[in-house]
Amino acid sequence: MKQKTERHRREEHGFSLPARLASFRYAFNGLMTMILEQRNAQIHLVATIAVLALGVLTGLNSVEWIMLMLAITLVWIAEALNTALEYLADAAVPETHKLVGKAKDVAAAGVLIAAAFSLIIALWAFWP
Ligand SMILES: Nc1ncnc2c1ncn2[C@@H]1O[C@H](COP(=O)(O)OP(=O)(O)OP(=O)(O)O)[C@@H](O)[C@H]1O
Repeated sequence: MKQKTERHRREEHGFSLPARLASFRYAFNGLMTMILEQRNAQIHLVATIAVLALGVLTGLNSVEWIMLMLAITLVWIAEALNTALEYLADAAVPETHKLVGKAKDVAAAGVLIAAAFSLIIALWAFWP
């Protein structure tokens, strides 16, 4: 019992490699959930692969690669937060609620902003 208490204390207050590895696994599970369940994430995945392939084929320079990677990362972060908010909202308020609708729309706006930025960066990077 004492040992269990000590383990919990370490996991809460100190560094624990198994706990850190478990956190990575949870995050990876979240990524897989998003890709398997969200149509928008599937579109992002296809777009990401297409853009990376085009980047390799056209031979982008370092600055173009960095900007492109930044844009891709922003879209994935925005989509992950949007998806998390949708799951939480649906769990907390299963029925229709005006504020839930607003919250989902604002979260979706975050994805839209990131996607618009990505489009601008892609046009800039791939423009002949
Ligand atoms: N519980 C709710 N109450 C009020 N309005 C809602 C609710 N759920 C969704 N809506 C409205 O419907 C819109 C679409 O919601 P939904 O959860 O289907 O998001 P989506 O991004 O279109 O779906 P998906 O992520 O599955 O493609 C929301 O942006 C919001 O305006």
